[in-house]
Amino acid sequence: MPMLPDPSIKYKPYTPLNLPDRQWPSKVLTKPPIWLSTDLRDGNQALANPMTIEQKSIFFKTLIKCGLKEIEVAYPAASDTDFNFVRGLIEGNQIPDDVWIQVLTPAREDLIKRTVESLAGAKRAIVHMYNATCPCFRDVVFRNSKEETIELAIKHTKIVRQLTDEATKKYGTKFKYEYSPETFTQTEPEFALAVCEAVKTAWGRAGLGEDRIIFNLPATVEIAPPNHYADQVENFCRKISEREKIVVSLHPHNDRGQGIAAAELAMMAGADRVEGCLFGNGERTGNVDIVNLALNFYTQGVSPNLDFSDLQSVIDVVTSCNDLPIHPRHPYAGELVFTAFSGSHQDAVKKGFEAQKVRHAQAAAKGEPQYWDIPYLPIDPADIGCTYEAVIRVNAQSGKGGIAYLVQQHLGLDLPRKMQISFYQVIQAKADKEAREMMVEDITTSFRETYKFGGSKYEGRLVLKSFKISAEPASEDSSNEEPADERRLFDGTILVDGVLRVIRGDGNGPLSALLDALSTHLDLQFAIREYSEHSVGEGSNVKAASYVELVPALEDTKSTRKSAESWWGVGVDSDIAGSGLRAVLSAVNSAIGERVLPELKLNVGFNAKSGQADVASAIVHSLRLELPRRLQASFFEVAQRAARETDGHLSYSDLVTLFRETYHYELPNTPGRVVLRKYKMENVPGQGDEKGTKLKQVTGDFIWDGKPRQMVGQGTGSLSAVIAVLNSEINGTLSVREYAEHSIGEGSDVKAVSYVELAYDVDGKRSTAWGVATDHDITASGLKAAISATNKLEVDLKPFVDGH
Ligand SMILES: CC(=O)SCCNC(=O)CCNC(=O)[C@H](O)C(C)(C)COP(=O)(O)OP(=O)(O)OC[C@H]1O[C@@H](n2cnc3c(N)ncnc32)[C@H](O)[C@@H]1OP(=O)(O)O
Ligand SMILES: CC(C)C(=O)C(=O)O
Repeated sequence: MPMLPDPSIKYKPYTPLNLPDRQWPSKVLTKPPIWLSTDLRDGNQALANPMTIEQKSIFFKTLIKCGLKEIEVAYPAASDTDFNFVRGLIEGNQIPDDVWIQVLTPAREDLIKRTVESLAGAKRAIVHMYNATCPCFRDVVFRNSKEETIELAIKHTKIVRQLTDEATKKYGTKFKYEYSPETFTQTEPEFALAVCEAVKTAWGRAGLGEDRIIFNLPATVEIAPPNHYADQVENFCRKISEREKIVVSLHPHNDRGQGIAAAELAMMAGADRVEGCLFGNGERTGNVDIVNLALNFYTQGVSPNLDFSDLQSVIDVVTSCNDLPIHPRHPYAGELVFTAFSGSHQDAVKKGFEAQKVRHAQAAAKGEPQYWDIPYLPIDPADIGCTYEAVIRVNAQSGKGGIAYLVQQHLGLDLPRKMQISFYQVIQAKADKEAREMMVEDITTSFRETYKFGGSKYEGRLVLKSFKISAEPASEDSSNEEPADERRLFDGTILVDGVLRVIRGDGNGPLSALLDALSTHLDLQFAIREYSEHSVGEGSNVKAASYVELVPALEDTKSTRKSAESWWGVGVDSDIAGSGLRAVLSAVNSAIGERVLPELKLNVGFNAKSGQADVASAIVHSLRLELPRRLQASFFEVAQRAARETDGHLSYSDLVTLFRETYHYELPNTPGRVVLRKYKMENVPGQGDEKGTKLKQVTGDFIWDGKPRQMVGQGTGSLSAVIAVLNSEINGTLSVREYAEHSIGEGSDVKAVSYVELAYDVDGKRSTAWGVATDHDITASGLKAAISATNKLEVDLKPFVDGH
């Protein structure tokens, strides 16, 4: 059947109440109403499968936990389940002393008796009786006149009074009486008043405080806009006699979808109490939603006296007991209500959080309240136990702000604006292509993949393994009065397509020194257009995050700056230089794509093309030894000499063999004149140098020129203690010029490598030598390296005297 072109031939409009001096429109709600949950009665009667006693019990406990003090628990005359549930609550002593249970009964003597019977032994109870008062029901359902309708209400109110008086005598129960002229909103206002006046008189004991009689004014079916309900309620409140002895209660339904508005306006009109259900369950479109109303108060800064700080567990109980879902857009409770998909909303939310952080810090410093004021978010999700995770969700309608927000929340990175735009394009393209929502994991994974960020799984073609930044004074310019800036030298080991390479460069800062190294060794020419950094974390865990925008380095710096092409990179490191260097390599990885990079070709000797770094690269790649810079220089000379002796050519494997032989590195069966077989290192009690450094004592089992010998020495560290031992038994003096160490391998295979350069002074002459050694124990690797250097120096051992 089509909809009617003229619905007025079928539907009559409501009859407005003439209340020109209405006061409610300018009232403001400043205190919550008395709440009554009718989930277990009106909500329950609307379910296809009414709740079992077990479900009602769980629900009841949840209502108590939320802070409800008045709970309509049943229609006891309707079924054994309802009757027995009430009995169970009372007999099981499950009703807290400050909670009133309420039960509903029609105006029928037999059913009232059964209802009051169900309450035997209760401490506090509200008996709620209803009968229909509106014309349609009077005429059609009851076929009663107005007078008969009033008589019905009076007669049965008196029955309630008599039965409850008897129960009070017998059990000491404190009773309240609630009367509902059903459907109040469709009843003539003057007639509703007349019925209630008659009921008040019949009840005969309306008083103050807890003795107030409750007149519940149901909008059994919502038939008019909410202002009409408010007018009706204000009219009732003004005209009912002894207003102070009455609790005016609201019972809105939601047929026109305005139950919340109706309740709020009617509260402004003077009502004291609201009956409703959690999340708006109830007949047809439901009863008014108590959670919604309560949280509306909360967001106005008014405590609702109900606690929904763990809203999800309330949702879980209610949805399982009612066997009904909650709509994803349901106010406060729907799973999408704190979610922004669209770009401009996300941008505003992100900026809102940032601004609020600053505002709150300022307010806290001044001891002022920290107000919530975030665009599009009327309530802090955390207050009702929700996390912010769902606040921003990303699809093809989303913008950079939301994506950046998620990166910030989940990776702790505060991307610079231009990088946000750049990464947004990555996500936008993916969302569009896959036509689906981008989950947080999609975004963080794409971020890691795009910027080669976050561990070995996401490594790019270039990976920083280790580096050293050193300072070198710039050449003095005597014509310039300004002090010359220091230059920075970058010395690092990077993995290039799986091959460890040593690269080095210089510049006026660590990043430009790295760019210089990339240009020299890998023929990659880039310049930095934008750089920024911030800290991540706090205290001893604080790290630096750096962001770099690279552009191709062109001859002309103006064109470089204007380049349309650019690549962003990010790096995080506990060292700020390290984070910047990682950010540069992150951007370089994006820039090079699949471009072929120059391989390491060794060319040592005459017309040598390979420099120190290339030789060091061969060593780091084959032996994983990251030689200190001066050892690189020293070994380079060794290699050059060797190449000259072999017609100017040295193969890769020759070079590695040469290194092993030069430093006796991991060559078995090549003991020198001094061998340290075993040692014991101890702190010397009470001994220290003038700086308070604790002294160490080493006791070593040596093979000294072929003979076993135990020797003891002390020093401020293990190395100096061994040098002290050696110095006591040689002519001349050994001293440590340089010491370096690093680890190789991973997990349980990890070993320490030590590099020691010793100087030997004897007879006014000085010679130097490097020793290199590994061990699972870092002290042992240092000592072995020192002994290896000692043997290379051919020190003059004092002759061995037995018993010495
Ligand atoms: C708006 C509301 O939500 S009101 C509450 C509605 N809730 C329920 O009805 C749930 C529980 N109800 C029940 O289990 C049953 O209806 C019972 C046990 C109360 C009564 O069952 P029955 O005796 O079989 O009557 P039935 O369900 O047909 O109710 C209709 C009768 O009650 C009368 N009636 C309806 N409401 C009331 C009332 N408030 N007071 C007195 N009589 C009433 C009707 O006029 C009708 O009477 P009739 O049989 O003389 O014509
Ligand atoms: C019994 C009354 C209050 C009722 O449930 C209604 O009118 O909706």
